[in-house]
Amino acid sequence: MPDIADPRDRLIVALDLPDVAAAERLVERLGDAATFYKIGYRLGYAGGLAFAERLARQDKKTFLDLKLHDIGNTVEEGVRSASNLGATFLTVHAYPQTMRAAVKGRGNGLKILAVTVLTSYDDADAAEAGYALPVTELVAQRAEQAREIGIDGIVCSALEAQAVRRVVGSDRLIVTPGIRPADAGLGDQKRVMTPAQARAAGIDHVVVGRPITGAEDPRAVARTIIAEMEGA
Ligand SMILES: O=c1ccn([C@@H]2O[C@H](COP(=O)(O)O)[C@@H](O)[C@H]2O)c(=O)[nH]1
Repeated sequence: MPDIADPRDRLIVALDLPDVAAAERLVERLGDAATFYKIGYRLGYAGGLAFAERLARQDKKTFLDLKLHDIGNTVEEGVRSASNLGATFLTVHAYPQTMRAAVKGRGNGLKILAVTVLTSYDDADAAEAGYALPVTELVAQRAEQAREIGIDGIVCSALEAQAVRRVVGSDRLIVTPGIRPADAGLGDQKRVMTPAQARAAGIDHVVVGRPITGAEDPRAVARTIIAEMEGA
């Protein structure tokens, strides 16, 4: 497992906010409590990529959660472009052709994470989408393929972290959304764990959005999540 010297780096705050002004306000309120930010579709399509570049220049770590999936050439060139944005992580969906293309296109130290099965999916959702395997098996199969292809890390639920670690070994990252403090609502997440449970299961980073973005005191929530993981 890669060494993470600063415990704050374990928490990735999902900036799922409507515009850059709102994201700037949250980053300001979090101050030094947070070091790592994720930009996904909502903010990304509202000026968030330029904002991510700015954050990177301010020594914040950034995670572009673009979940790329397209024909190989498009993914490869898209990853090549994204490699110039100063980000630490970029996601692609864990389809072998897509992952191979992403590995070809990555540069400038950008790490590619493969999204195995979305944490809002349970077995019934996977079956509805046409998959014959239960989620745990699908995650393990995709993690194995990601390892063989040379992907840098796996996105899965913390519920699968121990099984994924057995598949990918110690030098690949495990990054887990679907994290909820014990008193937080699940929203649309179905495969969830608390920060302490996730850390005990051997994850490298947790991704937390609404429990922080919707909090009256986001800084206090971020600090509590980090402390909870430290104590696990
Ligand atoms: O499997 C996945 C992959 C990505 N996500 C993203 O993480 C955050 C989670 O936000 P919460 O508000 O804490 O639920 C969000 O940006 C998702 O797009 C995920 O949840 N599951």
